[in-house]
Amino acid sequence: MIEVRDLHKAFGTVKAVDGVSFKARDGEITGLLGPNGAGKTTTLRMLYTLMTPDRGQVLVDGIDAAQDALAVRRELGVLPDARGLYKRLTARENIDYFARLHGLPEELLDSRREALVKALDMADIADRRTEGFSQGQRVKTAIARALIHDPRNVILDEPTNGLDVMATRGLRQFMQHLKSEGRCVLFSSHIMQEVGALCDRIVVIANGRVVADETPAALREQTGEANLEDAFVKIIGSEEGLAA
Ligand SMILES: Nc1ncnc2c1ncn2[C@@H]1O[C@H](COP(=O)(O)OP(=O)(O)OP(=O)(O)O)[C@@H](O)[C@H]1O
Repeated sequence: MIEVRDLHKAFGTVKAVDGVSFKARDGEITGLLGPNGAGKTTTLRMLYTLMTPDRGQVLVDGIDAAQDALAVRRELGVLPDARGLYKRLTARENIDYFARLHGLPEELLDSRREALVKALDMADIADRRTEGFSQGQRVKTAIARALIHDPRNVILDEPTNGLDVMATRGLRQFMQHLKSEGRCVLFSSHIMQEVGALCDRIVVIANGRVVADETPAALREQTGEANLEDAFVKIIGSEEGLAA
């Protein structure tokens, strides 16, 4: 479970995150939805301890990120906005390198890695150097790498960005699989259709603030709009920066 309490982060005069609070629960997919520049990436970066908040608290499985960032990182699997693979290493070697950084026992490595290679349908690319990988191949490798230490909480920053229809479908199924294993899955997106189809709960962010935190059905009901896209536009007050 991930809990965020009253997070703030400013860059000069830009209030990127301006009092964000929400919970992402185990066994659920929570979507952070907002237009371009809403503060999604900045919020996620504070969650996975890459950035220190000006104010506010991040709790992962009850551990305070400000008190014990290392313990929080152990509980998290993160697909960051910059996917950053080692291009001279193969996909398998990239995964193994992270496993060793996490101190995963060698006897567990093979079975854990191969389970991810299978679940992400990446057997055909696993022994290729990642240099020259397509966007979808890069995302798969980065996700496998992020999950090798079997974290209970998974954070994905715009995971389907740049993926084609088939790769997007595969990734959505994989996220459902993570949920069925009881994990807490939190991802950001500005694609309404995606969030509506996948999420148990939607946290809508605009101008660094949470403007809605509901189930998709409740959002439709609250706004009186049958269509989720219309509901979002009503909540945010503008269509700018949202993709259908
Ligand atoms: N390192 C930084 N320095 C200065 N401004 C920043 C920095 N990071 C983010 N910002 C600003 O903070 C605001 C929120 O940005 P953020 O990247 O969190 O938005 P986002 O919701 O992830 O947007 P997108 O969907 O476009 O990725 C924006 O106005 C952005 O320009």
